[in-house]
Amino acid sequence: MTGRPKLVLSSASPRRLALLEQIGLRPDALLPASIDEEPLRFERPRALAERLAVEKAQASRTVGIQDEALRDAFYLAADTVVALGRRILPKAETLEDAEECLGLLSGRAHRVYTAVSMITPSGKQRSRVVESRVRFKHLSHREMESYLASREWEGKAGGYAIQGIAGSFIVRLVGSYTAVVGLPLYETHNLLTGEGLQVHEGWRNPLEGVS
Ligand SMILES: Cc1cn([C@H]2C[C@H](O)[C@@H](COP(=O)(O)OP(=O)(O)OP(=O)(O)O)O2)c(=O)[nH]c1=O
Repeated sequence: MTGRPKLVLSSASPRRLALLEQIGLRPDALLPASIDEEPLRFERPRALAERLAVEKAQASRTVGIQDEALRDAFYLAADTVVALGRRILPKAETLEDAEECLGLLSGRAHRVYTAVSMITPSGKQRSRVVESRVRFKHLSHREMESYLASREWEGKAGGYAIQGIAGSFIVRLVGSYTAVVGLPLYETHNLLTGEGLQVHEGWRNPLEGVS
């Protein structure tokens, strides 16, 4: 391998890209993986998140290594699953999905499992799963209607995005905020730098100096 190792983000999520860049890790390429995300029969939420993150990284690398420039890269993927006990909530695609999720989450605590999986240039795969516990306030009919109208739930696990309007629904969070948004930064940083990937030199946080 010559030069600085490259980093491929195996994701189409703009939130994952923004989180990675927030800590000075700028991917050299984005190579989202398209895999079947349907849970297996009786699959637990934590196991599902891990399996999907592992599969996304592998699928992305299978495509990436065909390109000379990305052959010796690190591949990084993640998956977020929202669960009530063993019940896995859908990634909301329709208004009905989102309505069902909000109804289930209102006034209750749930768990968010985000798995991050990395494959090193030599082909070693390492993964971590981060569990967070999130408590929602009780949502009135009006609040639900207005949130549904915002469409911020679209494509989000459990039908909400903590980084948006739904941030005001959260009574308590125990775990990792960045994991709930989609990429646990502590674990991601440790996985990558632990295998020798350097944080971008000369990188400056754009929020530096903003108080
Ligand atoms: C709970 C929650 C989820 N989400 C998002 C994170 C993920 O993008 C999405 C769950 O779907 P995922 O299947 O984890 O990811 P994705 O399909 O959006 O992106 P990719 O597989 O290409 O990486 O829900 C939020 O943005 N905020 C939240 O508060």
